[in-house]
Amino acid sequence: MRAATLGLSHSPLIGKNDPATEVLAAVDAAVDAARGWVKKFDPELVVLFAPDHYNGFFYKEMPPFCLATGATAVGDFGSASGPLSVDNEAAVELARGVLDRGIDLTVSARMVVDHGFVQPLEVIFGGIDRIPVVPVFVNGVATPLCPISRIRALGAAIGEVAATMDRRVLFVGSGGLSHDPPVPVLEGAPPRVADALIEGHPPTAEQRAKGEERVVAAGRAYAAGDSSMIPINPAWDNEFLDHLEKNELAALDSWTVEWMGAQGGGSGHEVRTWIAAFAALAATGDYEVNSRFYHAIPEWIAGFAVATASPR
Ligand SMILES: O=C(O)/C=C/c1cccc(O)c1O
Ligand SMILES: [Fe+2]
Repeated sequence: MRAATLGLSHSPLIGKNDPATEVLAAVDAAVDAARGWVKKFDPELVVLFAPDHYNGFFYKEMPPFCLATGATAVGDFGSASGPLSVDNEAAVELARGVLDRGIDLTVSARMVVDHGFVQPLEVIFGGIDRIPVVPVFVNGVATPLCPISRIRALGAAIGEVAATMDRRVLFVGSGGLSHDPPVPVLEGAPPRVADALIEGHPPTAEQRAKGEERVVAAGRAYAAGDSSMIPINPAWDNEFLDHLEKNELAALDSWTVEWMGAQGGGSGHEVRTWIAAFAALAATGDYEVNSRFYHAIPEWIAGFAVATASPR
């Protein structure tokens, strides 16, 4: 088995509320380089760690993480909809191996996923049905959240099982670093919102469009400095990337949920997807970071990063 890891931020505002041309060009160059790097690695299987934004997972049952043996995309924010090319056999093998290693994994045979999963598949592979994939949901918004040590343990267990497979496996973490978009919060929510967060009533096309317009407007206000959202925190983001680069994943165990929320905003917990992806690679041996790009992009409501890593 050969392994590699890609960390890639997502934002539903890409193409809808873009930053200045030179920032966009720098992001494009970093993403192009990552795409080329992936092509060269030529993965036979992608294990994709991504969050959900109340499109597939609701408080009726909210696991800290969940592996999909089958998955369909809802098509939010103009992203692709329909079935993902899930490698069912690999998914079952990974799930068994992770459970055997003492991680209380939940499994979904019909996971509903959103732009958090779809965007990296579209950006890197050109679609949601182009590469065998095992989607792994990592809760990054719905508190209470588990300790980081459990995310590391999940990633490590997946890496150990993947190492027994005779395939080139790419681990992908999909998430913004610090960011605080207007994702609803259950605590203190009015009854109608609380009910939607718990039950997950599928929105009408009109309701979805309205919600998405609200996020685009929030991006505009954020970029204009006219927002109460927690600002992007480049110092925290770079500290996080430094830990990944130095293979200091265990140091992240001391990062509490409360502290991370204060430093990185309500959706800063999406860095959990990166931690899982890097822990998976670390479980296969020592690694080195080959490339690292970071830019604070308020237009996209994202501390936006791209990083690639491979065995040393
Ligand atoms: O409202 C949503 O569903 C998500 C919004 C969002 C905005 C910016 C960065 C992200 O990672 C998001 O998920
Ligand atoms: Fe997100």
